Formats: sequence, structure tokens, C-alpha cells
Amino acid sequence: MPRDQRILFVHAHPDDESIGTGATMAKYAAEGAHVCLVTCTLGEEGDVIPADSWHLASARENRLGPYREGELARACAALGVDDHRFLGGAGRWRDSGMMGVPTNDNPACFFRADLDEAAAELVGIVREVRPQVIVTYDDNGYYGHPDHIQAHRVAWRAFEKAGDPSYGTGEPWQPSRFYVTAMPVSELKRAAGTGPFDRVRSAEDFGFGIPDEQVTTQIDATEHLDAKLAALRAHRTQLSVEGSFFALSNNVGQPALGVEYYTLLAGEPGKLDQDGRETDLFG
Ligand SMILES: CC(=O)N[C@H]1[C@@H](O[C@@H]2[C@H](O)[C@H](O)[C@@H](O)[C@H](O)[C@H]2O)O[C@H](CO)[C@@H](O)[C@@H]1O
Ligand SMILES: [Zn+2]
Repeated sequence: MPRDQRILFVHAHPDDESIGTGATMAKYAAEGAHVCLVTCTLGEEGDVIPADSWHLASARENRLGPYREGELARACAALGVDDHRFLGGAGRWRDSGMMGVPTNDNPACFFRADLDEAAAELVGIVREVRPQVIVTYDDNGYYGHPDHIQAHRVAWRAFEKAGDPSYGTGEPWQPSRFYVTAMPVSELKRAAGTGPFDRVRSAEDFGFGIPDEQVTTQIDATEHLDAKLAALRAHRTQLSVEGSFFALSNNVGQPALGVEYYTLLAGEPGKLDQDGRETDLFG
């Protein structure tokens, strides 16, 4: 694939890129596309799994953000991604914490960011990178995390404005496709009750997932699953990995899938396979 194929992934925290789109990113990077990752926070409010790193947590030394920057650099290296930026620069907006916790009220947190200010930063990156495709979360942030919801809002606003010659500075550029990450319930039904970590009893217990018919696109990047697993392992403060399963600090196991799923929110659908789904984010 020639390098003139360019794709921009917008994620909320270090680790989301590997969890939700790691195999896809590794696939397109390996095929020669320009893969740009924008991460909106440093993940400063995350739990810390390994006891030897508990001291980093926000309530202790508050040094988790810089540590996760290093985890993210190692994850990007594992995925073959060489263009990574923090939105507005490292630390511009702080991790908001899970929905409803007091850190949501921190004026410096991403959930409290001025939408136009954050979108202007992302438009600057869009006009520089000139991606044909933007990928982020749906309007629920995939599972309801405030930073994920805000990442969707900012990315959608940037998608709407980047091609507008009356908006901001720099040469306008209109990406042609906007995708959101998805997980079909059928995959969750297969995953429930399996793996080496704590097991959920039903697909609903995962707390995310959409009806299969809302999934428009599936990217088979199975040959890059090892790269995804290496990237997941790089996020050692946030994730445990055993075989082809991983768990967040809640120790609920999920399979690390080589096939990753998306819904096309804007743009013309590309070629469809026999199941009626796209198999390439570039059409
Ligand atoms: C995958 C993801 O978005 N992780 C976020 C999330 O982390 C969760 C949080 O620490 C929660 O308290 C735990 O129970 C859960 O297991 C974690 O996945 O929220 C963090 C705080 O905003 C964020 O740093 C982390 O990247
Ligand atoms: Zn996240």
C-alpha cells in the first residue's frame, strides 16, 4: 500500500489504542500507510496493577502520567507506529477519571475541555497529516468513560471543520471517512465465561457491545495479533496479559482479537464482503 494512504486514530488514554485498534494499526503500518495516533490525556488517574508501581498513582506520587507516556511509546514501537502526538501537547488535558468521580470536576480535565479549543488542536493535526480516514469511539465513548465521550465529540467536530476554508488557519483538508470502534454482541457471547481471568457470565456483563447489524466494517489483522499482544503487555500498569487474553485492573478477562470491528459514521461505504461488511477502512 503506498504511503499516500493516511489514517488518524483518536484515543483518550494510553492503552486504548492497543486495546481497541492495535491490530488494525499494526496492519496498516506494516502495509506502508501513514498511521498517526493522537492520545488526548496521559491517563494520570488510572488504577495501577503491579504493586511495585503503586507509588506512581495520582493519590500517592502522582507520576503515573509520565510513566504511561513511556508505556505508550513502547506500545507504538510494538505496533510499528512512528507518528504519535498528545492532543495539545503532553499533559494539556488531564485524565478525567471514570464517570461520576470527583476528578470529573477538575477544570484541567479533558471532560471539561472547551470543545472548540480541543477541536482546533485536532484540526491542526488533520490539516498537517491529511488523513483520508479518522477513527475514534462512538458517542457513548464505547463504554461510557467521560474522556472517551469527549474524544468522540472533539474528533467529530474536527471532522466537520477541517475542510472548511473559513475555519482556522492552514490549508483545509476534508477526511473522507469517519469510523467508530465497535464490538458485536456475537463476539462477546463467544467470549463470556472463557479465559484465564475472572469470567463474566453473559455478554451484557462486559458493559459494552452493539448489535451485530450495526457493525459495518471488520478488519482482519489476525497476522498482527502478536504485535497487538506485545503492545498490550507494554501497558503493564493498566493491563494483565495471559496468552491471548487481557484484563484491566478489574481483572475481568477479554480476548485480544485479531479481527477488529468498526461502524462507518460518515463517508461512502467501500467494497462489501459476502457478509455485507467492509473489510478495508480505506474503502
Ligand atoms: C481502557 C480504559 O479506558 N482505561 C481507563 C479507565 O481505567 C479503568 C479505571 O481505572 C477503573 O477504575 C477500573 O475499575 C477499570 O478496571 C480500569 O480499566 O479509567 C482510568 C481513569 O480515567 C484511565 O486512566 C484508564 O486509561
Ligand atoms: Zn480509555
